[in-house]
Amino acid sequence: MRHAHTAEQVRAAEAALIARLPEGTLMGRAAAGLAAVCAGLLPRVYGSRVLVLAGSGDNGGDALLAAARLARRGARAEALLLDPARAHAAGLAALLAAGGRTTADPDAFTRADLVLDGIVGLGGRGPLRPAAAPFATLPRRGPVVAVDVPSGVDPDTGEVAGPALRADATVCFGTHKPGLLIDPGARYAGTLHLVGIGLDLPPAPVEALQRADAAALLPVPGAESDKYRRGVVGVAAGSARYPGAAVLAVAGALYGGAGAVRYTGHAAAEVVRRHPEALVTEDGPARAGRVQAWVVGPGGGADAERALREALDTGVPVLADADALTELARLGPAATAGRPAPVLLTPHAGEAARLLAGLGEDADAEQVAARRLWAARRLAAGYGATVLLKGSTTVVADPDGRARVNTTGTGWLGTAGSGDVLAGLAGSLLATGRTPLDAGSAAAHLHGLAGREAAGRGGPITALDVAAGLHGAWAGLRAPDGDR
Ligand SMILES: NC(=O)C1=CN([C@@H]2O[C@H](COP(=O)(O)OP(=O)(O)OC[C@H]3O[C@@H](n4cnc5c(N)ncnc54)[C@H](O)[C@@H]3O)[C@@H](O)[C@H]2O)[C@@H](O)CC1
Ligand SMILES: [K+]
Repeated sequence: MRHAHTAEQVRAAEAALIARLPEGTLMGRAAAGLAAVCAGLLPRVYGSRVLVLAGSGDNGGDALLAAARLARRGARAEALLLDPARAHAAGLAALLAAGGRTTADPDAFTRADLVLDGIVGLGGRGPLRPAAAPFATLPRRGPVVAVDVPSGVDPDTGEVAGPALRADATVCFGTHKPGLLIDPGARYAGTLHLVGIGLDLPPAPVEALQRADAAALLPVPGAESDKYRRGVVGVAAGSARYPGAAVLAVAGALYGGAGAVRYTGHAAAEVVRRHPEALVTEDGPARAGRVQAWVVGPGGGADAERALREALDTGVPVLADADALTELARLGPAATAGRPAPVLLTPHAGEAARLLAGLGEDADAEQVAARRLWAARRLAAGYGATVLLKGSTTVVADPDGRARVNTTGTGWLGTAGSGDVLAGLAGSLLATGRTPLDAGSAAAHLHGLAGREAAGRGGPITALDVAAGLHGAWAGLRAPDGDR
């Protein structure tokens, strides 16, 4: 599991540790790790031009100390101090002692073989200040390495409020920060390197499943299993007007680990033609027979209102997507909050904006995309439901505030019907008894892998390609390391 902690949590852990260690120990560890990553990025350290953009805090201090280490190995290190009077004294002294120097020439940025962004880290708030902002757009020759966080990216949320420094690599200390994993911030971070500094941290509020974590969440039938014990997932989707969404949601559901898929709706004929293994009725969730979870909404059109109402009236977990979310936005949070069985909502940014309006929050789709973690958490708390917010970074948030971020996605998944497959897949995992957080995050992980697999080296894919890739993605996750 990749763990991400907030600036406040890191500071608390740091304070506890600093009290026990000689002064400068933690920064020394951070700088050593940082310098090692930089050395690895340079063809050779000796003779390379290294520029430090140094702000006034400890982030600048880390960068200056790392540059001092590189200078001792023969790098030509320079520091551009953004606020010379407040520069980190010990860091600057170390750099000068190692033969480095200061510069006020902004062209040093473009000449450098490697730039260390030590402008701001955990103490950064808001966009880069005017003295630093021009570096966001200047041409560069070598890699930019962000110290702890790319400056201008909010470490706790990934929000980017203005100019920010795009990094090729980020070296973070002690733990990941949510802003490194969540777009738009994640797009500024480049490759992530974690340097351990010995912090004793509380449980992480934000996590990202890694391969082994996702594999461990996949249900595997035991010797005693039969289709009912593996779980039956109900899918109320599609309509006479949108039969395709039903076909795609059922396709996803068939690959989610449930033993059987029960379909209800007005696209039964199309569903059976495409998926003869599905059990079909036209009667709606109330009379469709026993299931362990319901998926409602994809392509549901006018049927979605009744399907949502009937599904919520059952005692099993419900996943609401697409038209069911539009309906839920109209009904407001009273429809889900306090329901004894869990609810998983799977909006894209536009649907999330509508659901937020139901909570009295005014944010359009673009604002939701810019503030994903906030939007997912606000919806989860407001609707008393787990919320899987789809997009360039998919975020799954529980009402208790915990969140998971999916890192397997690809832009090629932004294709019509891909969300229907995801809804069926996540609903199927819910039917196997996974919690909504586990079902949602495992589904997003698999869906991303299937999308990548289908896209190959890059090229358009269809939702059916994604569904077809799920078997391979699942098998690949379960294969011992190295099989793929
Ligand atoms: N907390 C920890 O456990 C550790 C922290 N370390 C380093 O310390 C950093 C945090 O240091 P600080 O708390 O001194 O804070 P920062 O160095 O992140 O920022 C401090 C200063 O930057 C200014 N600032 C804030 N927002 C700005 C903006 N948008 N543009 C320009 N300037 C801005 C503020 O005036 C503030 O004084 C971490 O990111 C990390 O690099 C490491 O040395 C190791 C351990
Ligand atoms: K930084």
